[in-house]
Amino acid sequence: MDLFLHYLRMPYLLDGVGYTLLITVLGLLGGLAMGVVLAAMQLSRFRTLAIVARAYAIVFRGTPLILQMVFCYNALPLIGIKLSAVSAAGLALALNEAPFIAEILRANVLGVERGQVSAGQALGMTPAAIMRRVIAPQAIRTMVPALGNEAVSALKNSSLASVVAVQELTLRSTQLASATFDFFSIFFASGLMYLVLTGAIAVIQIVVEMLLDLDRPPPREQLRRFLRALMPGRPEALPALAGAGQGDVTPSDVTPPDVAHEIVAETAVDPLPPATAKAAPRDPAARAARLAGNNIAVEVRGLRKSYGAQTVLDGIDLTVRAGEVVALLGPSGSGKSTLLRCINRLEGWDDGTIRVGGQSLGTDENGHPLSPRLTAQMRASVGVGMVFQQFNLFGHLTARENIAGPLRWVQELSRFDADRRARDLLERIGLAHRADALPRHLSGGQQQRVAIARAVAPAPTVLLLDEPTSALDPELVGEVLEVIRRLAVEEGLAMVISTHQLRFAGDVADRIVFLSGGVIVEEGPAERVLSAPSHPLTARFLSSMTAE
Ligand SMILES: Nc1ncnc2c1ncn2[C@@H]1O[C@H](COP(=O)(O)OP(=O)(O)OP(=O)(O)O)[C@@H](O)[C@H]1O
Repeated sequence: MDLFLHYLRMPYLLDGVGYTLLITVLGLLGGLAMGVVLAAMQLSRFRTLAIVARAYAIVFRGTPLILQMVFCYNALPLIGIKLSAVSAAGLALALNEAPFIAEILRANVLGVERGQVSAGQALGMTPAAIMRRVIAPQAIRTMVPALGNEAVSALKNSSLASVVAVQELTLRSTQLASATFDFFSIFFASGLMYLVLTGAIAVIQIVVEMLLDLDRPPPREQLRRFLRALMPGRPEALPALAGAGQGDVTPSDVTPPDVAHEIVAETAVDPLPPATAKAAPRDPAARAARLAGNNIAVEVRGLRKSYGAQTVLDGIDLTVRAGEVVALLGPSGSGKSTLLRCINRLEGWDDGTIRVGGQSLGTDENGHPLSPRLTAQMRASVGVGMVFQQFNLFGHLTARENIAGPLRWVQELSRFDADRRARDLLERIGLAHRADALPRHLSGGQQQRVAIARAVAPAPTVLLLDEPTSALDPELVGEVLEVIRRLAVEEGLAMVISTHQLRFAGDVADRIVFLSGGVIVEEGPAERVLSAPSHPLTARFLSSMTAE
């Protein structure tokens, strides 16, 4: 025992720990830097870059680290690069770690819901802003456990540096054991040193995970969870809810906090505040005459789009004037969503033109395609907003930040002004008390109300809504439709809304456009199309919808 304690304190071995740590840190930092570059190359639009990155991964994942260390130390001098043993080992470890870290980064970037990327694009965010504000913050949270594993593996792999005579812990332990023949005490001591180092990595990982936890509880609760995480075998006591950061959650003895949040959110009654002014009774004829004099907000001419051999839109012509509400009706697969995505340039198309606010989104005046960054800026300056079927709120941001964030990043409002606008909108949609709730703690109806508020926050002139209620339980549909009416219809936005809500369409739409098989088979004033459709396909669709 005395010998074991003696070796634990021995400066010769402790110096070895220093070298082990140095090589590990060099390998991890270098691997992280190269991994970011490799992941970016693999995710890039340029195929050649992706192929180069893939080839790198094949070579460096497919050959033993020990050979790479020997190569860096012995072969690089032949081309004039002479490195010390520590630098050569650090470089080899970095080269070896890079493709593994790149895969972790890539997988976690791709793991962020694509819908959130579409929402960011629709809000006018550039690809860099989407990466920085939406993808990276979520990907970093999910990649911490895998990076922790990688750090432990790099630490253990650093022992291979002994092959180029780096005086790290394993080499010094074997040297000492060969000299003293006290194998047991020495290897036991060095094994314990490795355990302390890997334990430190595990502790760092737990702390980082806790710091990045979006549902971060108060400090005392955090300490409880931290201690519990260190003792994985212990039966879990349910953590207390008090002060968990969600004031309107009822504490429960039996329900874990996350689940409790969701249950409460789903069952919470959040009535909309009373409407400020009663909408004037509609006079369709007078309104149609007034709208006819307005500028054209959206103009689609001869739009054709295919996915492979399937033609999805086949010669669409559509004009929407400022302030006009157009409802797109049609059976599933008729091309409604694709049309809306094309109008907002979230999709390209094969033939035809689309102008929004007189501008062709995504192309310059000569018809040449613009970069994604310039397209995003154009989208923001034209003023076109979009609401999606699946809400697509940014999962790591609160309801308030979902609205205020894009106002700061795209419209460049000050934090104060953006927050004020967000709070005002949340008030109007009856969710002021849920301003600090994350999307996953809101019901579907509440999420969609926030998504609508986010889309109208920058005061767009055109709003596109892609089946905004079809992912909702029936009892939540009414409140969302009411929010659309108050925030968009009564504000006089030009709107194209794809919906299956016939009564709502009849209520708010000036015109109904019926699509089938990628073709507009009928369009006309809402009242006329709904009460006396002229095309048999429209009639059949309407009667099937009414029967439901
Ligand atoms: N990314 C894609 N790749 C291949 N095919 C697609 C893609 N997106 C849509 N489609 C196809 O295009 C057709 C039109 O789809 P779209 O979503 O526009 O219809 P929709 O009228 O909005 O339907 P729904 O009411 O069910 O949402 C469908 O047949 C669909 O399978």
